[in-house]
Amino acid sequence: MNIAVVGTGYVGLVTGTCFAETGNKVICVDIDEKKVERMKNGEIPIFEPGLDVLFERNTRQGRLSFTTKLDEAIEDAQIIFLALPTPPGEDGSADLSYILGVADKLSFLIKDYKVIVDKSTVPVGTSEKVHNILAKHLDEELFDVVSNPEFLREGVAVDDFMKPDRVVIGTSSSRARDVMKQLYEPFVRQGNPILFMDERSAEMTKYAANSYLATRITFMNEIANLCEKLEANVDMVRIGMGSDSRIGKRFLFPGVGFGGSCFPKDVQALMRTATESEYDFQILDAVLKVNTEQRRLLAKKIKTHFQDDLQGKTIAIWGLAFKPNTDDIREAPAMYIIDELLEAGAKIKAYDPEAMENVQKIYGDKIQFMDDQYEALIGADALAIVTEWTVFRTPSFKVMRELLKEPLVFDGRNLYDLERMQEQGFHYLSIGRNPVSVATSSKPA
Ligand SMILES: NC(=O)c1ccc[n+]([C@@H]2O[C@H](COP(=O)([O-])OP(=O)(O)OC[C@H]3O[C@@H](n4cnc5c(N)ncnc54)[C@H](O)[C@@H]3O)[C@@H](O)[C@H]2O)c1
Ligand SMILES: O=c1ccn([C@@H]2O[C@H](COP(=O)(O)OP(=O)(O)O[C@H]3O[C@H](CO)[C@@H](O)[C@H](O)[C@H]3O)[C@@H](O)[C@H]2O)c(=O)[nH]1
Repeated sequence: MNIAVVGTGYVGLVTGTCFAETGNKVICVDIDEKKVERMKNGEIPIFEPGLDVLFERNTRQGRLSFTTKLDEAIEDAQIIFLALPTPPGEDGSADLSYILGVADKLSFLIKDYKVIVDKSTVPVGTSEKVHNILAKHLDEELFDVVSNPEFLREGVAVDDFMKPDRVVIGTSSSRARDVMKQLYEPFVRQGNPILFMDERSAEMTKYAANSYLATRITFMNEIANLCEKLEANVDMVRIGMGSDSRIGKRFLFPGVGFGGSCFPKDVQALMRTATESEYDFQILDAVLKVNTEQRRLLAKKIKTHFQDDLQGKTIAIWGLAFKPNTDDIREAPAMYIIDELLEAGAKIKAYDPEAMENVQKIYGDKIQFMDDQYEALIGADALAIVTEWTVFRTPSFKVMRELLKEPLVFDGRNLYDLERMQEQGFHYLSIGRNPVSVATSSKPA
């Protein structure tokens, strides 16, 4: 099939590349000229594991190409995917201006039947809005609008896209349904379903899934906070709970609060939708409040340890991206922690395997960026671990002890075993577990 993908961000580029990989001819279009130029030159503008191999193969074999021209991209396309931003507006509702703006342009460009697919996360009722804009200048026989929300996670986006747990297709048109079924069949060979439903339910499914996952994490963060007070170990509790097949083991990890470009914005947007429908969605209100506090937790622990006096103190930070295996720093907890520490007078030496360039664009020389995780520890008063990159999981504790002024670690991701940290002579504070406290004189050789 011939496909156009409008918007080449984390979703659009992965979507376009994966559709090309299954044999379709894909043209990706973006208004960002520099980005398009880079992609034309074979450069991938984001860090997403596994994307490079597919990108290289499909561009080389002519199934994947890039342009800034919407008319050129859609001319021969049977399907047009909208993978455009839907950022939060001032009141928290999803800003639909990108989607509706492109729909308006399409209404002047479409000449033969096309399926317009909304891949962005959009509030219930958006497909009707898109339909109405298109219908202003187009015969209704010439298009169908489909809601096809995307559930990929950054860092494992290619795998999630190629082997989805399910594909959700919202459409009331049998013609569009057949086109979408044909397109997605290669992706659901392992028996996972394509779920057909109406457009509104498809739009709601996306917000319900993200808001539920954000709630689940928040619930665990509160359990962890209570564990700390009760001297219980949240890791044990998590495994004990997760072994119940009704609960399941995944997505129960407490930490520094959820971040990223989706959960915070989508929970807000669903709340806004609820308010507009005169429904008071109380759980989500609590989720956002708890998450705001949880994001501060590590900074609060650090401040408490130093009796609120961080003047002249240097804190090393391991991990800046909102999660491992991405360079994305949108709503990353590390930014909130760094802001609070800077405000309290601390100096920051930061290291992240992929996200430093993006963070530097925001902070400039307000913080120091180090080439190596150990370099960040030289002369630091403490280490704070914010993102659970694999490379931080089995460090040399000996080198860490030697480089830090004191063997003091604040771990927002519970990477290390408590007994191990005790043996290694660290003062170690993590999430939902007892603090490990060791007199510095008992440091192992
Ligand atoms: N990032 C994720 O993990 C993820 C997963 C599922 C769903 N979503 C949803 O998908 C949508 C896109 O998210 P993203 O993270 O890929 O966004 P992004 O910001 O990474 O990318 C959006 C792209 O659209 C381009 N763009 C903006 N206006 C345009 C226009 N008029 N014409 C062509 N291109 C234009 C931008 O230049 C940018 O490259 C959002 O609704 C998001 O909520 C995101
Ligand atoms: O047990 C967990 C799992 C995740 N997180 C945090 O939750 C946030 C989101 O993580 P994750 O869901 O892995 O990343 P995203 O790429 O934001 O993916 C979410 O948001 C996407 C955009 O809508 C959806 O497509 C995905 O299905 C949904 O998982 C991050 O800050 C994680 O650190 C935790 O704190 N504990």
